[in-house]
Amino acid sequence: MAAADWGGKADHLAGERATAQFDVDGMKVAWAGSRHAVEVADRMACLVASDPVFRKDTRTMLSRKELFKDTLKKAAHAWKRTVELHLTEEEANLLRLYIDQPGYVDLHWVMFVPAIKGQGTEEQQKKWLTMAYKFQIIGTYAQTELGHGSNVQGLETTATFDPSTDEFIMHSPTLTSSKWWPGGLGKTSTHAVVYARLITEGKDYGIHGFIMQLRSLDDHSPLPGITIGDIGGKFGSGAYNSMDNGVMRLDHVRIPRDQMLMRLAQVTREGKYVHSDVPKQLLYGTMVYVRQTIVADASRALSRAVCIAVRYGAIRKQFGSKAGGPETQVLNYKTQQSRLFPFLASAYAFRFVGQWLKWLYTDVTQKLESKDFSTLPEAHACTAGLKSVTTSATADAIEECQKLCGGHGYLNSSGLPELFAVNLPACTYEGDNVVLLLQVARFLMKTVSQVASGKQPVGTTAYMGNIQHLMQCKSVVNTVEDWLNPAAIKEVFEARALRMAVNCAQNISKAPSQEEGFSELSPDLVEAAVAHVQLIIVTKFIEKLQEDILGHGVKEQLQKLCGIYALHLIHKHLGDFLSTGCVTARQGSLANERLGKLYAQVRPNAVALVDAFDYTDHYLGSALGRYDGDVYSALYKEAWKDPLNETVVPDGYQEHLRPLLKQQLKLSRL
Ligand SMILES: CCCCCCCCCC/C=C\CCCCC/C=C/C(=O)SCCNC(=O)CCNC(=O)[C@H](O)C(C)(C)COP(=O)(O)OP(=O)(O)OC[C@H]1O[C@@H](n2cnc3c(N)ncnc32)[C@H](O)[C@@H]1OP(=O)(O)O
Ligand SMILES: Cc1cc2nc3c(=O)[nH]c(=O)nc-3n(C[C@H](O)[C@H](O)[C@H](O)COP(=O)(O)OP(=O)(O)OC[C@H]3O[C@@H](n4cnc5c(N)ncnc54)[C@H](O)[C@@H]3O)c2cc1C
Repeated sequence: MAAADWGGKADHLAGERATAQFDVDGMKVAWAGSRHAVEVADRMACLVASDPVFRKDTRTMLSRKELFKDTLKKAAHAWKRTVELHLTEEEANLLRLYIDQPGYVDLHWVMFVPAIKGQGTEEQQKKWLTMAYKFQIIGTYAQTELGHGSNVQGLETTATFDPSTDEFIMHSPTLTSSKWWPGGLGKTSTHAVVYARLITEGKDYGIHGFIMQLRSLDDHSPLPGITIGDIGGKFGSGAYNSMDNGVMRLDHVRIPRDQMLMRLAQVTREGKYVHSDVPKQLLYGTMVYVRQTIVADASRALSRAVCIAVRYGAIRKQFGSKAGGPETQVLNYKTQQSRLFPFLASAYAFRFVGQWLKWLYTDVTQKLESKDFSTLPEAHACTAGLKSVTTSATADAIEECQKLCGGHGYLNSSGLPELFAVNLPACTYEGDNVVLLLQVARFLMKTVSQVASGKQPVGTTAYMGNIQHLMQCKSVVNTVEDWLNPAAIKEVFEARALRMAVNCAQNISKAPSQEEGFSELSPDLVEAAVAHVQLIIVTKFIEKLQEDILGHGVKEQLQKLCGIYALHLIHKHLGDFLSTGCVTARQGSLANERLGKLYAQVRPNAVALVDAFDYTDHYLGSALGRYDGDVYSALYKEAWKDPLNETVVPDGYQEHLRPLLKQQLKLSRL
């Protein structure tokens, strides 16, 4: 039976949109960053949605092989369209994003190319990037090994210089040194930036990057000495299984000396190791770059989940009044609002902090080019911390959005299981989130000790310079309305972050050694790092509100969302705020009261606030999140696409079901 024949007319969202108290177009601009950004994104999203090659509605039903082939087809078609339409870099990136299928091209553009740009000499860039930009070669980033991921200095692959031939010998000496995880390595990449221990003149100089050709450019077979394959299926149907994450072993593979990436350090013809006068941490530069892009990905993934849950919550009705009145939209339940609206606010908060982080990254890169390395530690701490906090919150929120959609959220056709499975590994890749928070904590401990010795901190730690005030201040909040004051909010977040960091520093100083203290205190340090990162997000949201924001009611809605973001954190982490003496129990309950009022104010605007994300139905990929709200017809239609429904009587009936039924029937007649 076709969905249209089903009888009942589907509900829709027009009534919800009519209650919006702001200009949705204006909000689209605030979200996207500029009118131009809205326009390009719209164009690219429509290009993808209208092209049958980019269909993805049956993706979760494909076998791994079919899915992989489909990914190759989409990537090739995307490249063809990019060339035919002369797309700019910005347009081509958006095209890839809206295709919404992880694949080797992500690694090629997001890691291989940036690694060569950041670590290659001008000559090396000219040679390799020219080919990479034209897709004459496909590259990946091969750092992680079977035995080590987080501990980069523990990698085992060796690159031993042989002066007699002017070559490096690339080798995997142990099973645990097998490269393991790189995306696109398994079946696609022709080249990789491989990280290995550089050994020359008998000395180990630690980890460096090398460009290696992996496969023949004629028939794609692995080059001699290279064993290579896919590492196997991953969590969820569809999802990240479109990516051929790979394993690779190297057996004394020779590469020319000039394939060592030599911007940061060189090996001369004679085998002398020479280090440039730049910090060795620049070797990690590609990770800083990618972590920054992952923050933007997190806000996008979170906003998709929220868009689905809000629209569906406005359509879904459960229970009516006792008098037999109409049923209630589940979005009207206060519990639904208190679970969902903090995610809506977080999506906006992460979006704005992501835009700021992009600016920070550009600023640091320009400074590095003029040999000013002073802001590198802060850039590392900000990218590591924000990547960690935003991806963890996003993965948790997508899972919760599934629950917010009840049973239907568990269906693949809701789009949520795949969204969760694709974004969950962001908590691990590009640095495990806890490991990264410990890096932030290290930076904070250094800053606290510098403040103690009279140095004025700058940038995102400038607040620590206000130590006299922040260590003893009491929040000025006395009424529910006082929690509308951004300065009052900022002060309690600053005081909480500083007091947690100082507590950790004091406790570490009591330990027998700094290292032992850091290790013992690491759970507290992670919490202090989270407090610092949440302060950055709150601060950047408040600063965003000080900009010129056009459109009727747009700023007012963002002020409410900023309030929700900050106050829900106070509610969630009340233990921190109370134990550090930043707020009293009464102020905590006033914050909660304010939060309830903000939820009620956001409710009539909720659907319009997710419309402002400007996602096509194709990109959302959800029967529950459709723009027109025709949820039940869509669910019904999607069900029939399942391969199980290709036949009325299932395969296996004759072999397994019929004999069982017959036998049981026979037994019952005995
Ligand atoms: C539905 C489908 C949707 C599809 C959408 C498609 C859209 C496309 C968008 C795609 C976007 C993204 C795609 C992403 C794909 C991701 C693929 C994944 C790739 C990877 O995972 S690559 C491997 C990444 N690996 C890691 O991150 C390892 C983590 N470990 C480390 O970073 C380090 O080892 C360490 C930092 C944990 C520790 O390093 P170590 O050398 O031991 O150093 P320390 O002693 O701790 O520190 C030394 C000093 O160096 C400083 N430091 C450390 N790191 C950095 C850095 N990155 N930058 C600057 N400085 C750094 C550290 O602070 C110390 O300084 P100090 O001595 O204290 O002054
Ligand atoms: C989908 C996906 C794609 C990937 N793509 C690539 C790629 O393209 N290229 C590439 O090179 N790599 C890639 N990786 C690998 C990824 O970068 C690593 O998995 C990541 O860096 C984490 O390292 P690990 O797996 O060794 O975790 P481990 O370090 O083994 O972590 C295991 C546990 O130990 C904890 N832990 C580890 N060290 C510490 C510490 N010092 N203190 C406290 N706790 C600690 C962690 O918090 C975690 O809970 C990918 C991974 C995934 C999942």
